Amino acid sequence: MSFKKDEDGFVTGPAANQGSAFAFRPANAAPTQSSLASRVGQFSQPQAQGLGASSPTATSPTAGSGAQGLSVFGAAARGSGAPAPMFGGAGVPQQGVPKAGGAQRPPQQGLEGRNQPVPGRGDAEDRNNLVSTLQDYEVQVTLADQQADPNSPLYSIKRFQDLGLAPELLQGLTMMNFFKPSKVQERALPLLLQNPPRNLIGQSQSGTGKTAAFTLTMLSRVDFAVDATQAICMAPTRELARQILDVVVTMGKFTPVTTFCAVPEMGADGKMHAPSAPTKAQIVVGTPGTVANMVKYKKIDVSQVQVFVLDEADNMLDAGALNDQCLEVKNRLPKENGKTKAQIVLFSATFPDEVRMYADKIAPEANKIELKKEELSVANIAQFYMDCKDAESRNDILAELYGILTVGQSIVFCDTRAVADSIADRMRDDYHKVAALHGAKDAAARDALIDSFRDGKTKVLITTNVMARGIDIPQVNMIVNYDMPKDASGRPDAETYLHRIGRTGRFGAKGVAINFVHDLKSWNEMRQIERVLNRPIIRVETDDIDLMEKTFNDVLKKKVEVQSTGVNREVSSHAK
Ligand SMILES: Nc1ncnc2c1ncn2[C@@H]1O[C@H](COP(=O)(O)OP(=O)(O)OP(=O)(O)O)[C@@H](O)[C@H]1O
Repeated sequence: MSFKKDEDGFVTGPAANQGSAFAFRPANAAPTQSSLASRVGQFSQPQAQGLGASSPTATSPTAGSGAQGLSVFGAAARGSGAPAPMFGGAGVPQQGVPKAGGAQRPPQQGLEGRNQPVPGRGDAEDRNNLVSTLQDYEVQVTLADQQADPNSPLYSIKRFQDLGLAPELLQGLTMMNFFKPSKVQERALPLLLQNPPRNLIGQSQSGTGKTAAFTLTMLSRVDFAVDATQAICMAPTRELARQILDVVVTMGKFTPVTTFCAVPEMGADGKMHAPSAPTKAQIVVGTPGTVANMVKYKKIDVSQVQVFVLDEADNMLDAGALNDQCLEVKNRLPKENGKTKAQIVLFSATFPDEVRMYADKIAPEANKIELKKEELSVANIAQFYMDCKDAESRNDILAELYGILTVGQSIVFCDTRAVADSIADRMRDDYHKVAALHGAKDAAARDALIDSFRDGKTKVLITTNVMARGIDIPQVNMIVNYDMPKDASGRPDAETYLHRIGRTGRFGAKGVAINFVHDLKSWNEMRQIERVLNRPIIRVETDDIDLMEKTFNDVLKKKVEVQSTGVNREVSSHAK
C-alpha cells in the first residue's frame, strides 16, 4: 500500500478541500471597534463580565436554542421527510451576500477580509427557517442534560462569562448558541488567557469544542488597533483551515478583526499556488505548506505574532513534510532569550506517546490538558461491524445500506482515491446519489463537493483520510469504514480510527460507526483497534435490512445504549 501526502503534507494520499460548518442563528449587531487585547491583562483573574446580550442560559426554543447535534437526533427521528439541516454558518453572510458592516472581499487575495466569511460557499439562504422550534427544544434539553453530567466531556460548572472573555466575544458565542462551555473550554480558556501567556498542549475528545478554545484565545490576544498579523493557526488540510477561519470570522463578528485564509489558490497557469499578494490580516489560518511559503517569501510578516496554534497537532508534528513546514514557520517567529516569544498552542483529540514527547519540545513549559487512554473514545458513538462475505460483497452491503445512510448524512472511508472512485461508480450504477471526494480531484470540484455535502444536497460522501480530522458537519450521523484505517506502515491505526468515527457524534449528538470486515486481516485490524480503545464493536447481521435499520435507528433515537467497556466476545466467521 502506498501512502502519499498531499501538497500540504496530509498523510494517506488524498489532498485538500475546503469547507466550514457550525450551527448558529443570525444576529444583526454591527461590529464594535474595541480592542480585546487591551483587556487581556484582566484575564489572569477570570471573573464574570456583563454580557449585555441575551442570557446564555436562555434556552427557550424561541430564544434560539442549540443547533449543535440537531440533525443527528432530528434526522433519525424525522425520517427521510425531514427538513433540511441547519448548519454551515447560517446567518453568516456568504460569498456575494452583503453583510452588516459592509465589508468587501478583496479580489484574488486568498481569503482575506475584515470579518469576512469563507468565500466559495453559495448557500446564502437562511436555513434557520427550516428547523422547527420543537426540534430545537428537544436538542437543547438533550445537550443541557449532557452538560450537567460530570462524566461527560461537555460538562462544565462554569459559564462563558466566568472565563475571562471580552463582551464582544461573549456576544459572538451567544449568537452561535454556545450557552455553556464544554469541559475542555472551561479548563483551557483560563490557562490560555492568563498573563503572562503560557504555552498549552490540549487534548479532548473529537467534537468537544477545541476550535472555540483556541479561536477565542486568538481573538482575545489580537490588538485590533494594530494592522499586522498577530495570530497564526495551522491545520493539516485546506478544508479544515477554511472551517476554522469560518469559526474565527463568526466568533469575531462583533470585533473588527481582519482574517486571511492561507490555502493554495489557482494560478494563471492552472496550477495551485500559495497566494501571491501579501497580507497583514490580524489572524491567519492556513495549511502549513502555504503558510510556510508566505512567511518565507515575506508575504506574512511574523514579527508581531502573539499566538501560534497547531490544530490536529499530533498529525502536524508526526508526518514528515507537515512537521518540517510547521517548524519552518515556528522557527521564523521572534525569539527572546532563545525562546519563541509567541504563545504556542497545540490541540488534538489524540497525542500518541512519541508525539507527546516531541510536542513538549515544540511547546516548552506548557500547561497541559490530557486524556487518559480510557477517555479517548466518544461514548455517544455506537460502534458496529458487519461480516461481509468477501471484499467485493462490501459494495452490495453498502448499496443495501444506502437507505439507512441517507436518513441523515454519512461518510464512507476507504484507503485510496481509486477505491473511493470505484465505490462511488458502483453506487451510481445502482442509481444511488453519492459523491467521491479525494485529492485527485481538482480544487474547484473538491470545493463544490464539500459544499454540496455540507448543504445536505449530497447525503453520502465516499472519501479517504482527507476528511478524517477536524471536519465538523453536525448532521453526519453515520460513518462507514469500508477499509479499516492503517498507519504509514500499514498497521491498524487507532488514532485515525478515532478521528474518522469522530466525524459523527459531534458535541453530544448520537452517532453510528460501521466497520466492514471481509477477511481475517480486516478482522484482526478491527480487533486490534477495539482492544486499544477498549470499547466493544458489536456485530450487526448483514442479511436482514430491516433489523439493520432498526438497530441503527434505536441507537440514534437513544432507545438503546450499546456502550460499555471491553472487547466484543463474538468472533467473525473470517476468524473461525
Ligand atoms: N460550548 C459550546 N456549546 C455548544 N456547541 C458548541 C460549543 N463548543 C463547540 N460547539 C460545537 O460543537 C461542535 C464541535 O466543535 P469542534 O469542531 O470545535 O470540535 P473539536 O473538539 O475541535 O473536534 P475534532 O477533534 O473533531 O476536531 C461544533 O459544531 C461547534 O460549533
